[in-house]
Amino acid sequence: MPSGKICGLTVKDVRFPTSLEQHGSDAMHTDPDYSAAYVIIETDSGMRGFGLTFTVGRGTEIVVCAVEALRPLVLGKSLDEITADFRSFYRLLTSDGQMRWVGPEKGVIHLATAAVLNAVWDLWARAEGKPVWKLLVDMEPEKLVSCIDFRYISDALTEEEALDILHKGQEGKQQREEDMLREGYPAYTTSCAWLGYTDQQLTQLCSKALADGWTAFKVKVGAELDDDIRRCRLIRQMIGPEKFLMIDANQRWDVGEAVAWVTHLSEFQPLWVEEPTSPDDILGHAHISKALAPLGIGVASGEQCHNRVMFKQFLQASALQFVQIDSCRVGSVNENLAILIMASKFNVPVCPHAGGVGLCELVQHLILFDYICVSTSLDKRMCEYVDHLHEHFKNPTLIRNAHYMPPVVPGFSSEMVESSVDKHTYPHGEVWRSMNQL
Ligand SMILES: C[C@H](O)[C@@H](O)[C@@H](O)[C@H](O)C(=O)O
Ligand SMILES: [Mg+2]
Repeated sequence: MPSGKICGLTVKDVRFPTSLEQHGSDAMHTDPDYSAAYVIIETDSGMRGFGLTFTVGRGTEIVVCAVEALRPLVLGKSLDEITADFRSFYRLLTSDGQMRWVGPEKGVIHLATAAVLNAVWDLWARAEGKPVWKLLVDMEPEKLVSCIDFRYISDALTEEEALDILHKGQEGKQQREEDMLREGYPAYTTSCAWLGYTDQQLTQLCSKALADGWTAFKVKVGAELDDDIRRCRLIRQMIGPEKFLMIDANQRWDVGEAVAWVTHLSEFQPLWVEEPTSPDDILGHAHISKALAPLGIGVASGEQCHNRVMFKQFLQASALQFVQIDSCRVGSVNENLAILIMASKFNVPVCPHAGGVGLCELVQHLILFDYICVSTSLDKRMCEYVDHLHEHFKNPTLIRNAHYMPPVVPGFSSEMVESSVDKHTYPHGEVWRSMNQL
């Protein structure tokens, strides 16, 4: 079907009161209401694309404003025009002469870019009748590279190098695609050990997760050392010495404090410590990485890493050992392609971030593509999974034996259930109206 011109873009402020039960809580976000700026684009030929960016509670209204500000750049464009030269469209959104001052390519405006571009990728995949991961897998390396803006990264990754990596990734891809369709992509769970959960909840959720076949578990840390020791001990005792345990401090510490704190927790043998300090402190992460290497603990980061430029520097500085891409923080598939290919060049495994609403749905497409066409390896690789709010998506993730099973429905798995959106729209949706009356 001809896709037509984009003639409408609506954005909704959708919030879920997850803080009531402490789902998603960590050392810095103690009361997160998982939320999304949810974008629907429409074409004059009657097609629709759905995109979102993840955010938390009150911040959502600012992201919604930023999406509105991008609307004039999108209206009137046709999908064919955009995809014929996606790099230029990406630049149009990120380099607008009056808008870039509020970024560039960082913070709220970049979250808005992510939401809009995610909707465009959803539209493209629907027009092609494929899920996004398959659209990418079937795409020629030249076409993939034409979606990437190499400005600011060509000193670390040239277009030719990217092409070369992608060409190498074509070899054996058929087999890897079959492997994924059969086995799925390995996942780990964060849902057992949010910071606000009691020890009793931890125990219950962990034993259920073990029974369901999970083999890797992330624990929130960073508020009180004694609590961390007790909680890590509890989980390590339950999962035994072989399974993976990861710890996540959500930026709570200074650099020196991070090294000291994690040293205290090293007896529990975490595979990585995530976001030990400010997400902007590349050299700080490099220092922590170096200090923790002898303990066999890696550093992971990325969920609040602004853009490909910062990922470049993290990689150049050997500042992290696990790259955590996020489907909604940077400029959608376009910028994540750049990050995946850079990670491959620097030989650092990608273990995506997915702790939020919709993040699992979207990022599974990217990591499937990474395995099939870029990294070609599962070594030290797994994708985060959180077991919250999937019921609000038309095509929720499918987990089988702790693996993400590849989505089959065309698009980015980003479309939400209409009644869920209505109920959770802030502040007039039923859920919020009834809470405000309490
Ligand atoms: C506020 C959120 O739940 C975060 O705690 C979450 O994204 C987390 O950092 C994660 O790694 O999943
Ligand atoms: Mg995290």
